[in-house]
Amino acid sequence: MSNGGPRKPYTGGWQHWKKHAEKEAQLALKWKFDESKIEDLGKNEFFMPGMIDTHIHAPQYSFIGSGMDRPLLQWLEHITFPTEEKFSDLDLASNIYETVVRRTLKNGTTTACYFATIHTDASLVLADIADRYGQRAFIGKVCMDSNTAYPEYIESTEESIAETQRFVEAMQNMKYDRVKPIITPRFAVSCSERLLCELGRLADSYGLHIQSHISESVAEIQEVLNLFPEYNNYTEVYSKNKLLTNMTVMAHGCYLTDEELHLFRSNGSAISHCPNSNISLCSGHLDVSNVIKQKVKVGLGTDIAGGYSISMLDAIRKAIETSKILFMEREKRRKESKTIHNHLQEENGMLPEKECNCRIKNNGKKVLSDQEAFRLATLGGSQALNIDHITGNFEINKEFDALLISPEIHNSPFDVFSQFSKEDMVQRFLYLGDDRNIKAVYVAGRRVVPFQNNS
Ligand SMILES: O=c1[nH]c(=O)c2nc[nH]c2[nH]1
Ligand SMILES: [Zn+2]
Repeated sequence: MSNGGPRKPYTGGWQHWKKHAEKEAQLALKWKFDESKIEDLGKNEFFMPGMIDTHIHAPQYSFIGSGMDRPLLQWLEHITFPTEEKFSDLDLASNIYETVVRRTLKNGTTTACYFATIHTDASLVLADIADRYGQRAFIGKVCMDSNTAYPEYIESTEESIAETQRFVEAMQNMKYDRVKPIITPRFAVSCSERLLCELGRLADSYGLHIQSHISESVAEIQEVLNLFPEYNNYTEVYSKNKLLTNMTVMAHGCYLTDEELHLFRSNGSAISHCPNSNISLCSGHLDVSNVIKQKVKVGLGTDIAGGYSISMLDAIRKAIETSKILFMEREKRRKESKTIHNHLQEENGMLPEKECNCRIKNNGKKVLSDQEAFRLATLGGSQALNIDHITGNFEINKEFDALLISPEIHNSPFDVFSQFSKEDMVQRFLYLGDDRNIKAVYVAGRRVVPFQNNS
């Protein structure tokens, strides 16, 4: 693997060196690479698959870490829509989009699934920047033909359809290798039935990916049920309009019923779990263990700027913490119900607890493990975006999307002790590491961080 820098001296003994050199020569012959391009990893350094952010709003990076004191619908009305409206200005868009692509790459996001804004040309600018920096990306020109909360930020139905088509065709003409368009109805609250239906048709006829939001907050669900009374639930609003396919990723899904999850599974659609955003906007919690149990595809998302951290390491940590909170709540309810049951049993001679159905069971659900959270941020994300035949891990024949992690880099945010195993090293990076430990980032074998101009 070449880093472009000088090869470091091999520090083992002569016999070791000889064996090492022979092995390298064999590998170079077998895989047809130039031996002079090999670089040895430093002490305790390792490669991990690149991380996949399955849900991020690029324009919202401009107000990241602010306005976290409002619930979703108010936050959209007062902060998000007025900010996104300004992205008709291509200079502003270009500036913010370049910053967000650089920042995500530096933090190890090799693939990002972006929402842009309703502005076609600015969305094309984002695509161009992602391509220029070598990030693998899906770019969504946002569609919304209904916005009573902030009427200045809206398109007509016809405009939204025509502009989406223009966006898709312009992207296809660019023939980017790894940057693709994605059909993006913002959410059912901001789309008419006709728009949803036409977007479903467009996705179908062009064979495109689809992204949106679903069941994020209670107030949002109520609004959707009011707007679409003829549908049985939120999921049906998308599925009956051909927007729930095996190329669909829906953000959040905190309140999806098992019946709705079943529809996700049978359609091969995915959920982007965005725990930071769910907590920051007080939206709710996704029971990710249940989603996995129901065999629905799931990846992780930062959901900038509902979520305040650009780092997928934060998404990993928050996913584990959310799962622990849900576990503790279930345990608490189980213990409370047990106490109530025992009390009632004493008073009324009820059935023994084991034979009674009134106990809230833990359903055998466990806390999300570190390994599983790591998988969600990498392979899970690639499955959610239906690109797991291309990326997500280091299987042969996939493209090399990778992070070179250096636990002992100068200024590392954590310490390494001599007794650490390789697994300890990975775990410390997941819990304590940050972009300082990400020494290099590769997408499809090309080194994209450090940036070309060394900045
Ligand atoms: O977290 C969210 N961010 C958004 O921008 C948005 N729009 C609709 N629903 C949304 N949820
Ligand atoms: Zn979102």
